[in-house]
Amino acid sequence: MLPDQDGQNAGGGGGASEDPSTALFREYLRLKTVHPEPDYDAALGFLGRISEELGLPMTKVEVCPGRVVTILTWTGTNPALKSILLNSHTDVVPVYQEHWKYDAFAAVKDAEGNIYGRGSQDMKSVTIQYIEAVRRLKAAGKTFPRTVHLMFVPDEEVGGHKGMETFIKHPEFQKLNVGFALDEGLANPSEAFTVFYGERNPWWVTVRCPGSPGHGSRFVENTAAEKLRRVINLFLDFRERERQRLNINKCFTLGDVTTINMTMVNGGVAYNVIPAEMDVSFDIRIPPTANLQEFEEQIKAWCKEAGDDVTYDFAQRGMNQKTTSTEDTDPWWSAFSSTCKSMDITLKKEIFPAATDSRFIRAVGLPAIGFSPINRTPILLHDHNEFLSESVFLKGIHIYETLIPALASVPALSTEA
Ligand code: MET
Ligand SMILES: [Zn+2]
Ligand SMILES: [Zn+2]
Repeated sequence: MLPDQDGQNAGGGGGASEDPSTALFREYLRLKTVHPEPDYDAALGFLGRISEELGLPMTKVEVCPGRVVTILTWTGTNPALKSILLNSHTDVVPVYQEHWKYDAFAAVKDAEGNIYGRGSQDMKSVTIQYIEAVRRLKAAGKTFPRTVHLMFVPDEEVGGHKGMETFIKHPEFQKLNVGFALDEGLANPSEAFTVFYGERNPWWVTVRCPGSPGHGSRFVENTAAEKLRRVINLFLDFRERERQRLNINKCFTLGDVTTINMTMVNGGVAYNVIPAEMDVSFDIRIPPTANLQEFEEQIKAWCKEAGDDVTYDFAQRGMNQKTTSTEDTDPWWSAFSSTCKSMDITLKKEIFPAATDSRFIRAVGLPAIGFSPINRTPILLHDHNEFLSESVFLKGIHIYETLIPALASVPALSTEA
């Protein structure tokens, strides 16, 4: 069978017979909300239509020019109670189109029912699953005590500064009266689902190595390149030690160790001019159990060891080490986990290895759980040929149809009286 490109023919179960939730998911995947210039207007138009279809009022807050946070609100029967936030980001990371089987923005469904597209796992699937679950619950005439907010934020993939990081301090966020949040997680290749109660802190650091310039034919002392080499060795030796630590400890996951990757190098003007400066950048992810002050001292010591005047600065320096309770006594976790249990879902609790907007939610003291209802699927976020099967996608809607009522019905907490 030919892959179904346009949803109009019957290939791969598309066309007239296609489940409307799948069709909506594929439509959303086709919006090019891709960096470096995401078409956020397309997403806003789409969400405006959803607001009308669901009969839910929409609030739009422009946190920075061209960066709008959208909220659809389903008011509960007891709006004084803290609300449930269903958060998702609308942007996606770029693609190397030449490495994809299909156009990364065509939302092709193949003969096996796998839907290919940038954002199919991260996290356009989750956005549509929230929407479709709420649509079905509303259509069935359900109501719940707690208000449910569906929130759609820009710029998560570039650090969240013009998105959640700024919005979380906005009076409009306060007005939402959030008690508990769900945000994205990761696929799990096995039958189990992974759930995240904390995240590693991202540190994006650039180390600057100044040195003596001169003619490229000479043995100049104190060059930038010699310092750069020492910096790279010190950082990457630590990377190797952490890699071994992860391999040796069978119960560790990526979220339990520190990763360092060298991601950019800069410097030099000509083959025969010894440069006055060379810079190297690293993406470092640090578990919430690590001592951040000590780690920064380590970076300082490495720079000192590398040579005179080697300095570092941060483009991103997460300092929040708060995690969300997964104790049985916690009412939110208890509602979440017992509802999953009732669906025979096995949960694996982990620290999120990368970063999501949950870190800003946890930083203001609110509980947040990272969960994408994706099992039996390879982890392909940010990768070539990112896909999600239609059946896993549709099952995820059912999961939220069960989770949302449970969370929105958590009885008043002692603090809410
Ligand atoms: N989600 C992206 C990542 O983890 C961007 C977050 S900002 C560190 O890399
Ligand atoms: Zn994401
Ligand atoms: Zn991502």
